[in-house]
Amino acid sequence: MSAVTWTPAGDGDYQDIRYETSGEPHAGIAKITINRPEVRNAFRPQTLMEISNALEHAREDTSVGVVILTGEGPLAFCSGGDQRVRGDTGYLTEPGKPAAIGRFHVTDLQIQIKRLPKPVVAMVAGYAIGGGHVLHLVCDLTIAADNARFGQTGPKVGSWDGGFGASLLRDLVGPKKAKEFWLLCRQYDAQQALDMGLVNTVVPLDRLEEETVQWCDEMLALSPFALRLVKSSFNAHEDGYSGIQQLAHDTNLLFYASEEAQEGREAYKAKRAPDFSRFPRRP
Ligand SMILES: CC(C)(COP(=O)(O)OP(=O)(O)OC[C@H]1O[C@@H](n2cnc3c(N)ncnc32)[C@H](O)[C@@H]1OP(=O)(O)O)[C@@H](O)C(=O)NCCC(=O)NCCSC(=O)c1cc(O)c2ccccc2c1O
Repeated sequence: MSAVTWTPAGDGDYQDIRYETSGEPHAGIAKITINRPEVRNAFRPQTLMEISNALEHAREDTSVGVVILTGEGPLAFCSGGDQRVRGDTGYLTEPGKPAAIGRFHVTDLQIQIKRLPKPVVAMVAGYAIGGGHVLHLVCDLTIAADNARFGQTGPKVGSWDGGFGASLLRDLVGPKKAKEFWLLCRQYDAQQALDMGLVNTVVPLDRLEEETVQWCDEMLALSPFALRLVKSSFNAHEDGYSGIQQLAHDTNLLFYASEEAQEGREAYKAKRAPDFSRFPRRP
């Protein structure tokens, strides 16, 4: 496969991430890299706000069809919340400030990844641990390097993610195994992760990006709207009413392009009664 050229994109002044888009012949991919290798790519609120901003760019950019989420370097995808800025009320944007009020910025980000109408691929080298493990869970696909290690640490550090960290993990590996993750806080290697259905494939570390880009290229050759509906179809099951809402509104997008929907709009604007008589009552 020919090499990929990555060009900085988005707002450009990110501190904690890199946001890049791919050039020809692999155009159509946006790559978000958590760039805090000194703490195994742990995220602080700033990191999550920047990922969110980059995802919004990827969403609005019609030349982008697929997003890769990854971590800088071979040692970690992400080690979860930066414990140095964890306060008594959540994670802090201004940790030095005595009255700082924390929150969980990751809650909205997890939902944003699931809602993004383009596939998001986790490209995992090294550790995907704690909240970093949940980040790969919410991605649509996971391509793992052979040095990848997966696990939850919550009960070790006085935390847990009972949201997607429990439900999506249970869906992927089954309830007993998911509880094992959380109750024992063990780590699992890439082959174990593949065997339990946690990742899509495992490749040698030096082929990780090449393989991930190949998967992205395959998706980029497919119908973008069909991919969007595939993603929202899974959300409809997983996310309850909000998942159904997403799938339903995606079908509205299609319906708006029809003459039947346009007749309703045009009649309203012309202040006349709509005439739907020429449209079939489908059996
Ligand atoms: C990831 C590791 C297994 C890697 O081990 P390794 O031996 O390779 O490296 P070191 O341990 O020496 O780490 C190098 C360096 O990085 C620092 N570091 C690593 N991870 C973090 C971190 N998460 N926060 C801060 N700093 C980190 C480490 O201290 C070293 O620094 P030096 O200065 O000593 O060089 C191992 O590092 C590890 O186990 N890390 C901790 C993993 C962890 O427990 N993460 C937090 C889990 S809780 C969480 O993520 C979480 C986040 C949320 O936003 C939530 C929201 C809502 C509900 C729940 C949430 C939640 O649980």
